[in-house]
Amino acid sequence: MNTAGHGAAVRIEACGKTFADGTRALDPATLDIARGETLVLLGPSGCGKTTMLRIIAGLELPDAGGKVLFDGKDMTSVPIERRNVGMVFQSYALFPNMTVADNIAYGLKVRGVARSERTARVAELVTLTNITGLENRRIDQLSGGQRQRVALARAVAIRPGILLLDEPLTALDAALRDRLRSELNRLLRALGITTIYVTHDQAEAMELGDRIVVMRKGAIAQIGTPREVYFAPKDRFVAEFIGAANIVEAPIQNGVLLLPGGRLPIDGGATIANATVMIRPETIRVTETGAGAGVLSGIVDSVSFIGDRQRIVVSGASGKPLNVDAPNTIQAKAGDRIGLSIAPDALRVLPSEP
Ligand SMILES: Nc1ncnc2c1ncn2[C@@H]1O[C@H](COP(=O)(O)OP(=O)(O)OP(=O)(O)O)[C@@H](O)[C@H]1O
Repeated sequence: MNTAGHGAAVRIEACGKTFADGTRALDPATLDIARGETLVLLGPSGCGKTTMLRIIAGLELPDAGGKVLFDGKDMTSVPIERRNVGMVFQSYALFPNMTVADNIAYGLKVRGVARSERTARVAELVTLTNITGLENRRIDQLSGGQRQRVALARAVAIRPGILLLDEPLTALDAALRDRLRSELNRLLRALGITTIYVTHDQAEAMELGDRIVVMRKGAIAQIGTPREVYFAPKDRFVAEFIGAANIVEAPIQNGVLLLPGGRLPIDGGATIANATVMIRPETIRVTETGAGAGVLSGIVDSVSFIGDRQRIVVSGASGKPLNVDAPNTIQAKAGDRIGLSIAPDALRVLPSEP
């Protein structure tokens, strides 16, 4: 089966959603998703991710004025069964009494695909999703991870132009979730289907997304590659939602950030009376104290060993405790005075918020 690169391009145009009870789930949003791209909708519970996905699927109509286009064609009032989309939800929605093979082949059978081709496609998908040997088991004889693999195989069996995934890994335990996440990544790349993936888990979003749409309260807060939203968040909400962030407030004078523990050169020569600056914990380096300009001095509050690194909390450096992720080889203990250096481009000025 030629599975490579047959996705559709998706455009949602001014799609908002107000439910019958008056709940505004989504502000009008416009978004383009390229053919073959994996776009992740990321945000806290209730921010409108699922609503956006359901509008793309055809399970929900956008408010008047909104449009959904697949490859330029207006699909807004086309029902889900004629949109050629594959869907996988958090709960599996498989047929519990049918075998794995019959579940995977279900959509093909409904579409009248001949038995020999069904068998061939099931065989291929079973290999691709790592469930070889389970073909004749019933769904209720499978583990959660195996069920989710079957759900994926079933969703892509019909060769959809668009794959819609709503928190497909959330119900699984942490170790399995990590493993399936990498498998899913490989599978999505191999299939080349346009994929829209809903999650509230930033690690999942980072690993799987070509681009991430960060959502907040029914609105798009930022769209960008994982690197862009991580290193150049548009505002404090995005900075804190994507990974750990130190947010410090301090004046910048002629391109130097003035902190209680020292002065740090910062990219851009601006002067800002009260700047909000983001610093990722892993961009802070522990150095000798008093090593000169560009070094902050502080006192170690606590050290937590995390295995591959350690989290050192330092007070006195920035006006509030600073989280530092340091290599696990560095010796530091509570009460020690330490120096911290931060590269100018690791200090990120965020817009001030009221
Ligand atoms: N049928 C409905 N009627 C009224 N309000 C709804 C309906 N469906 C969703 N909502 C509300 O719309 C908002 C957005 O819901 P949505 O399910 O899109 O959020 P989400 O980001 O997917 O959240 P979660 O991660 O919790 O699933 C929420 O406030 C929700 O309560």
